[in-house]
Amino acid sequence: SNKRLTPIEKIQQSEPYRFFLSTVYGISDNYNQINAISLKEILSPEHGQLVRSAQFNYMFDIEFLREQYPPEFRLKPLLIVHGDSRHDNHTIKTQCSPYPQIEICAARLDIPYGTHHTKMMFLLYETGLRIVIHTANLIQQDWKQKSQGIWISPICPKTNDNTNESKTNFKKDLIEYIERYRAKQLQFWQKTINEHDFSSINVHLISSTPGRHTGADMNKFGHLKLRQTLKAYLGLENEAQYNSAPIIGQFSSIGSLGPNANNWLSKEFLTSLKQLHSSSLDSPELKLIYPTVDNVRTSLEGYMAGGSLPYNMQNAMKQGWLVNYLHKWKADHRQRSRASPHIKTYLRATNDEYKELLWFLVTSANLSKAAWGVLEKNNTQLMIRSYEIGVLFIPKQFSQTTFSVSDSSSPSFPIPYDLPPVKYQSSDKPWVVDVAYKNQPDSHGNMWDPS
Ligand SMILES: O=C(O)c1ccc(Nc2c(-c3ccccc3O)nc3cnccn23)cc1C(=O)O
Repeated sequence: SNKRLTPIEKIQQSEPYRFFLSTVYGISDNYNQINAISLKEILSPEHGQLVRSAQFNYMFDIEFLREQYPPEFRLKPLLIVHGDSRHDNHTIKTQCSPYPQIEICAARLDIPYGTHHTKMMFLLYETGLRIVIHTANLIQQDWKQKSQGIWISPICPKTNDNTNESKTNFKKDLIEYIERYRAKQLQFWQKTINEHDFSSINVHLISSTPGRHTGADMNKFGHLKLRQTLKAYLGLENEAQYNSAPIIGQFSSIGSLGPNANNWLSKEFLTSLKQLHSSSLDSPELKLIYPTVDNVRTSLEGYMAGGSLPYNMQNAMKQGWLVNYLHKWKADHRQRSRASPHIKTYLRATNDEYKELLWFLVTSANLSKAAWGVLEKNNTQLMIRSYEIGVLFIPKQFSQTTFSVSDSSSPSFPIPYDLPPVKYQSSDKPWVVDVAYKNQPDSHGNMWDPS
């Protein structure tokens, strides 16, 4: 149908998953309706009377951000939470100085090379509190022609019984995440979260905070939180049938993963992704989705899309072995094969048919040790450099045994890309940001010469 949906209709129709892709400028409007939403629609006055908000992110264009709020909400208190990294944030104070209602909180980054990657909104309405967890920077180019992932919570009503927890422990996990900033400006939000009823939340929180997490803290963050959550909540009948079920990782940057897969990727990290209730010895296939040079060249943005895919040559040249795991970005069923991915997702299918999923995660975390953590000191501590946050969908929390992907009876899960994934051809190369591409013009007729 050609009916344009209002923001409220989009959220109603997205139930029970509430998982969206950002709208894309330049594709047919029909593909910007169902399970697709813009920043302006997220901030629409339709959702209620905004009291105040907080925006956690990495990159900010404050003028752009203010324009996305309805005029009547631009004077409301706004807390900006950013990393104190040099990257693009030395201008935060300057950008915010004209607006006394904007407060700034610099997240402490005590471990070198860490970044404040977390992308999250707290929207406090007169009717309650909404949490949005997503993958887009607060700059115009991140919301125009890319594939971004967004989870929008219900508006959680105020309560004076602060035990209103969700069946996924979301409230406790979110408060524990916020506490790790040890920032005065976040105390109001810790208190506010506590005063709201989170019982309608059906996703698990998977976050990372910088630190060397040991003892009881080891399973609170990073890939060990994912491992523990999958072990505790997957609870499938006769799990053995899933031991070789394929796993997909999809991301927009890649860190230094070591001289071969056995260091971190297919040992430590894959062990967490493959976790079922009972541990299996099998090593399921891990398929990785990351754009090829041609994906970038032919994208709606052309080579410019590659500026947001900062996989550098220094790392790429050390891990040629990774190419065997790589698959192209392809999203024809969402008309987003040319909307360069900035979303990051991880999933496990039930088998090679990819008709059903065992779980699905959307997160800010790229494929890197900095984001997910690396075990140290004889596996007694998990060292994480960055702040990350994402939400994990587990079928049991939706009264299902698996998520159906194809349009079948139960509400099918809105996957962002085409399954099964398509392997790189021998002529395909992963996009590397600091290399020149001068022999083929992009969709705008331009070349890429970073020097
Ligand atoms: O999400 C993502 O894929 C992402 C990845 C990296 C990132 N930051 C960043 C960048 C960088 C960012 C943007 C354009 C060019 C760049 O070089 N370079 C470094 C170097 N060391 C640590 C972090 N770095 C930010 C984001 C993000 O969009 O939040």
